[in-house]
Amino acid sequence: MTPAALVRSLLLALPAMLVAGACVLLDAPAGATALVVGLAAFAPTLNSLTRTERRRTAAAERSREFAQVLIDAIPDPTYVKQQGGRYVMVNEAFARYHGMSKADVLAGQLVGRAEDTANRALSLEEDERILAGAELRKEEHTQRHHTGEEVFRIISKRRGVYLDGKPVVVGIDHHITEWRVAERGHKQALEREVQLRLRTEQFVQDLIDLLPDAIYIKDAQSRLVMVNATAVRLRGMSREELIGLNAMDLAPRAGVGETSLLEDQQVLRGEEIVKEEQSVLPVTGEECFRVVFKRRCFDVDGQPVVVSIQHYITEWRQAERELNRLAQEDALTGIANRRCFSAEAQRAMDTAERHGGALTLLLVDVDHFKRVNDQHGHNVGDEVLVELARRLRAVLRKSDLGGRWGGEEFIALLHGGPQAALEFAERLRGIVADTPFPTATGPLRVTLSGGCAEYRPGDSLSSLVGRADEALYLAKSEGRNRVRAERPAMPG
Ligand SMILES: Nc1nc2c(ncn2[C@@H]2O[C@H](COP(=O)(O)OP(=O)(O)OP(=O)(O)O)[C@@H](O)[C@H]2O)c(=O)[nH]1
Repeated sequence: MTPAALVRSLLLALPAMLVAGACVLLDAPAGATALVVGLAAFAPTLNSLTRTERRRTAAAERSREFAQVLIDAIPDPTYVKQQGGRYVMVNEAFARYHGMSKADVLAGQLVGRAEDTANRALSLEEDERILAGAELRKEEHTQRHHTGEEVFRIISKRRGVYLDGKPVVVGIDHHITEWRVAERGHKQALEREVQLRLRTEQFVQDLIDLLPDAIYIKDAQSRLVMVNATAVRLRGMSREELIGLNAMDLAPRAGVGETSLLEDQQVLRGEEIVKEEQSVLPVTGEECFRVVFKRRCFDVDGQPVVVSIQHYITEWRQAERELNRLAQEDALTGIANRRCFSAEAQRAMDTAERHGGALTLLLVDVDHFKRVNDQHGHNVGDEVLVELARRLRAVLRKSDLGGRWGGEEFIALLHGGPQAALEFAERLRGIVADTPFPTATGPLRVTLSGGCAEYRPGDSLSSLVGRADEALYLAKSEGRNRVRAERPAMPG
């Protein structure tokens, strides 16, 4: 109530009170007379006061209406509360939010709602602080009482002075539910993306860990970003130690890192590299062979990476090498077999044909070898052949070829003419005849016979061997344990 309204009420009430008092003291007709007289005396003054007051009341009402229009224009729930928590003005957004009419809120129905009781004490406490001059701004995450709907809002409260001049709490609940929900949606989407990325990376890691080849994945600066279990095992370093290293750090020797870096640049430009390498295993230092495939791929971020797959073929290459060795060596003695000797002898003869140079073929045969087998057994015969091959190899020069021609026959292709070959053959004969062969049944005396034939342009290996064989037959027929040269060619 405004002060003017209060004065007006008092003035109006005063005569009536006087009359009423008089009526108590006097009898009724006298009281009525007194009331009429009193009213008549006050009438002009009352009229003037009532007009002024009516104008003021109308102005105050317009102010209130204007204030209401203003706060209704605010899209967030807005309210004005008196001390004690009674709402004296609320806007449409406020009423709508609470699901009741403005009139019901102002009539106190919101305050009386059961579900509000819990917050009421806190709210009143806040209001007291606001009325004492404090300001409040806080974010709240609650549920809307009548719908259960999730709500995020920033609550602002500050002290104001109401139209009647009394301090009030003015509050605006700024609703940010959509932002917060969208923000949470973004966070969840981001989290899902992070999870998906982690799972994808883990899947790729699991997949490459299954492969027996070593796999290295490098970024555009040739730094390792992923390695598989095989690479970790072969390098003898942990995954963590390997990640971040570049080609130079991993290079086993000078020059290798630079080549690898250049290749990576080629690959990043889109080229593919497939090559075979002979290297050493980083951990054991063993010789290894591998086929290296390098190709550009794109990682989960779309960035280009170099994928290097190292397929180890060491066992194959070793088996191949072994097969070659077996194909060339005589299985018993380890010396070149007939096929290998023939191929190399043919090459040497071709060279002699083109560039000249003397070559002499020597064929040697163990004397009475059948007797060795018969008297001491086949194994001892084998021991003799192995020892003979060893002695032959020991006297051969590097440039000469030696091999097993078959059975107990050995062959050599020597650089030089027949005289030199005879000297060589004689030396070999002596080495064999003078030193008994150690065997399982004890030392054994062995002799051999030999025949030499000099290479002539146009000779085939078989023609050359044929002439040497004739000389060998001569040596045998002359009593064995000797070497003979072919008969000189007939002039003409
Ligand atoms: N232990 C063994 N014996 C072999 C091998 N190859 C061939 N022989 C034997 O060598 C013997 C060759 O005998 P012969 O051709 O009659 O010649 P030889 O007894 O040496 O007599 P001459 O050559 O005339 O001095 C045979 O008994 C073959 O079985 C082999 O790899 N190991």
